[in-house]
Amino acid sequence: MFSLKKVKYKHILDIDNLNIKKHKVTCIVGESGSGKSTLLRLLNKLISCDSGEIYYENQLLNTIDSVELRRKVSMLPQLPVIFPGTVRDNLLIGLKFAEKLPVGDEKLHYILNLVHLNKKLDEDSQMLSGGEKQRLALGRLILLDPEVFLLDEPSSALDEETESIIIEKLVAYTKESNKTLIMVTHSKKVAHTYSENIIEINKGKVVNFKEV
Ligand SMILES: Nc1ncnc2c1ncn2[C@@H]1O[C@H](COP(=O)(O)OP(=O)(O)OP(=O)(O)O)[C@@H](O)[C@H]1O
Repeated sequence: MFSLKKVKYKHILDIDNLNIKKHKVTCIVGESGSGKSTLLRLLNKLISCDSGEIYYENQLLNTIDSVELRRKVSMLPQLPVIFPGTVRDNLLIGLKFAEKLPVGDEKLHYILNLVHLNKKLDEDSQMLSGGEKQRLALGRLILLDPEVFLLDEPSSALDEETESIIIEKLVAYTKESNKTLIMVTHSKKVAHTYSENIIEINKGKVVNFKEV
């Protein structure tokens, strides 16, 4: 699905060869500052590599329109954005930006359940906790229905129990709906329990690629 060849980005990333598989759950692990978020940003074309090649489905990323790519490959940043308004507004705004039709409350309740967020659709989103805002932003992303999810520490603000529930639901959802999940995580437990492939990055280099 993604294939990287001799990719360099500033002094931050230097990846000789890396393949990320379609329809799999891949976790990216490594110390703080090792370049994990930078790798996700490259895959989402938020930044471009200085040299080397990145392919998505055998097509050079440089030749794919950024908006088109992000319809297929959507990223949840480490600090998700929450807009003023209700929980419903925040779920629907992604569809609006993507020029897709809005969905009804039934679908929105399904999404809230999927991200394990027990809140009313009319609730003010600014009153949510950090972990709840993170899940709301994840719900907004799921509604966009991309082929690939790039998640940067989606469970960093959650307690271990909630983290397990959400990641488990998310993995089940991606499997049922034939999606690809690429997730940065600090949690060794999450990586070993849920991923099929683990990419370990150290000082900008891939030091380990493990099929679990
Ligand atoms: N645009 C940039 N210009 C210069 N340095 C940058 C830029 N973006 C990131 N860095 C640096 O590159 C390194 C890798 O950053 P990155 O955010 O990818 O790490 P990370 O592995 O995701 O870390 P964490 O686990 O703490 O989120 C860090 O030292 C960071 O300060």
